Order: sequence, then C-alpha cells, then structure tokens
Amino acid sequence: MFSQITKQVAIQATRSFSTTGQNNYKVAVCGASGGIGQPLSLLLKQSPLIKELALYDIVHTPGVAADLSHIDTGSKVKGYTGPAEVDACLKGADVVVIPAGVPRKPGMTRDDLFNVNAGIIKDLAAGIAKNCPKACVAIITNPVNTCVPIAAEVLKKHGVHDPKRVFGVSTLDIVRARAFIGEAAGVDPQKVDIPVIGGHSGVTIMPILSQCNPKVSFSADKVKALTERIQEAGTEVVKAKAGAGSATLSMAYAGARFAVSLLRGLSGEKNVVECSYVQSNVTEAAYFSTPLVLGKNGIEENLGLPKLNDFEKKLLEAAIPELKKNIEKGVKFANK
Ligand SMILES: NC(=O)c1ccc[n+]([C@@H]2O[C@H](COP(=O)([O-])OP(=O)(O)OC[C@H]3O[C@@H](n4cnc5c(N)ncnc54)[C@H](O)[C@@H]3O)[C@@H](O)[C@H]2O)c1
Ligand SMILES: O=C(O)C[C@H](O)C(=O)O
Repeated sequence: MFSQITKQVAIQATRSFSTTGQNNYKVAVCGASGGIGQPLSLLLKQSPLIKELALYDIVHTPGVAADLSHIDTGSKVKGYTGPAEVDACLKGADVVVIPAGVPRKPGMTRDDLFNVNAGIIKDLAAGIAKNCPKACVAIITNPVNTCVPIAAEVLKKHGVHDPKRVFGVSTLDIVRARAFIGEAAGVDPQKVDIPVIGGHSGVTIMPILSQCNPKVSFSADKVKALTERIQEAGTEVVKAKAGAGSATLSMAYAGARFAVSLLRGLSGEKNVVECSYVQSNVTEAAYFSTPLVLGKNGIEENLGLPKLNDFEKKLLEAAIPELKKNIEKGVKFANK
C-alpha cells in the first residue's frame, strides 16, 4: 500500500515537472538552502531534463545536497558553499535560478528588501557573467521589479547581456490567479489559463481576467476583489506567517514550473508559453511581464499585451509609473 502511494506521488510530481526529454542540462540554484531553495531543489531533482543540480548558498548546502542526492532520480546533486565556491557552482550552467536573499516580514514592502538583496543579485550576476554567460537566469529574489534590471546592467557591463535570457519569475502570480479563479468559478484550477502581466509587486501585478480561458463571468465587484486578492496575495502569506517569512512552498512550485518550462524550451519543445518579467518594448516600462514563447535561445517570441478592457487599462495606467520607478532604481544601483 505504502509503496503504491509513494509511487503515485512520484508519478504525479514527475508529471507536473517533466517532459519526454533527456537529462542534458545543468541547473544552478543560488540560495538553495532557504525556505524556497530547498523545496525548489527537491522539485527540480525530479525533472528528467536535469543532469546536474548545483546548489549554492552561503550556508548549509552540504547537508541539503547530501539529502537530495539520496533521491532515486538520474540527476547528480552537488552543494557549493560561500563565495569561494560560487564560480564552480555556476560554471557551464544552462539555467540559473535565484531565490537568494531576505524575505519580507509583516509591515514591509518588497522594496524594503532592496538594501540587502540588490547587492546579492549584483554579485551573483557578476558570477554568471564570468562562468555561464549564456545561461538563462530566472530571478525570484525580491524586489523582482528592480532585481531584474540590476542583473541586466551587470551583464551589460561584462558585455554578455542577452535580454532573451534574463527573467523575473512572476509565475507565482499566475499560480495564485489560477487557484483563486478556479475556486471562485467552480472550475479545476489546472484548467484555468490566465495572463498575469506587468511586474511583481502590488499594483504592478495585473491579472487580465477578461482573457481568462475558460471564460469566467464575475460581477464588476467580484472582478475587483479577485484582482486585489491576486495583487496582495504575497502580503496575505506574509501576514499568516507572522514574522516567519513569506511564500516558500507555493513559490517553490511556481519556480520549478518556470525553470522546467525554460528547459523544455531549450530542449526544442514547441509552444512553451509562460508570462515573465523581461526587458520589453511592449509598454513605456523598459521591463514588463507578458506571455512569452520560450525556446532554444530563451525568449523565442514576446506575445505582447493581451486585449485589455477598460478596468484593465486603468490597472495598466497605475502600474507603469511604479514600474518605471522600480526599474530606474535598479539601473542606478548597478551603475553607481
Ligand atoms: N518572485 C516571487 O514570486 C517570490 C515569492 C516568494 C519569495 N520571493 C523572494 O525570494 C527570496 C528568498 O525567500 P526565502 O523565503 O527563500 O528566504 P530565506 O531567508 O528562507 O532563504 C534565502 C536563502 O538565501 C541565502 N543567501 C543569502 N545571501 C546569499 C548570497 N549572497 N548568495 C547565496 N545565497 C544567499 C540564505 O542563506 C538563505 O538560505 C526573498 O527575497 C523573497 O522576497 C519571491
Ligand atoms: O510577498 C512577498 O514578499 C513574497 C513574494 O513576492 C510573494 O508574492 O509571495
């Protein structure tokens, strides 16, 4: 009975994060010992696309790596600890996922994390430029709206910036939108397809309910309430955790989904689409999340702005000035 259950769980988990591809890729997780890093690495250990899982953190990676290495999947796991080992971790990585840095406590905004996390991203981006300049980089660390421009500027300084390969991970906003809409509309959340565009903080998170598939019909009040819940969902978790951090498990799930989508694209699978916060000329903001087709070179095609109704046009008006401010802060920091 027990082995049947574990087998089912393993099959289920593998289905969510696998494709038919072979294990060809090296994936580095930076911040691998943290609240997100550990469950994210656990989920990635289950992907048959990964041949090498390189786990970097400033603490505890030997233990995390030893633990994960006992799992009976094909990828090899190795831990790297502290700045002296970061180069070896990143060397030749195809995908680098970054959940390194401090999380929010109640009462803080994501921007309040800037002082600590901006420097972490700057240093890791320099390591990426040196050791894996062609890697697809997926930044989870907050403030995402600012950390992505920081990484891009550092990569530019090293002459290796490719805007098709630098991503801010906003997948958790999609995962949440699917969960909340599924619940409200009485449909299977796994069947809900909805673009969430813009950025990853407060008013910059723009769920486009008018383009939800299957079509959902909610009152204007319900649309407003759902939109605000999706925008403030991170804060909902921060409050519930009461000082013990922010979303980790749902973020690990979302981060693994995004990383595996990158790998599916790299491996040549067609029609892999994810929303992500990237360099963009779709709006006045230099970075903006829209649905992207992922492929062998990272972004294959930016699918642009979905059709917006009047309510969603107002969301866009509110998001742009905030995004511009967040982006400018990152560019300034990286170039000071
Ligand atoms: N993009 C999103 O949707 C999203 C969702 C949730 C959390 N986050 C963000 O992810 C980040 C991590 O959150 P968490 O809950 O895992 O935090 P955590 O404190 O549990 O873990 C962070 C890890 O980063 C490590 N770290 C610190 N400095 C480092 C460095 N210089 N190099 C490598 N590793 C370093 C720490 O040792 C720790 O293990 C936070 O900034 C949080 O706001 C983003
Ligand atoms: O809210 C946070 O601080 C973490 C993350 O950005 C989230 O959306 O859960």
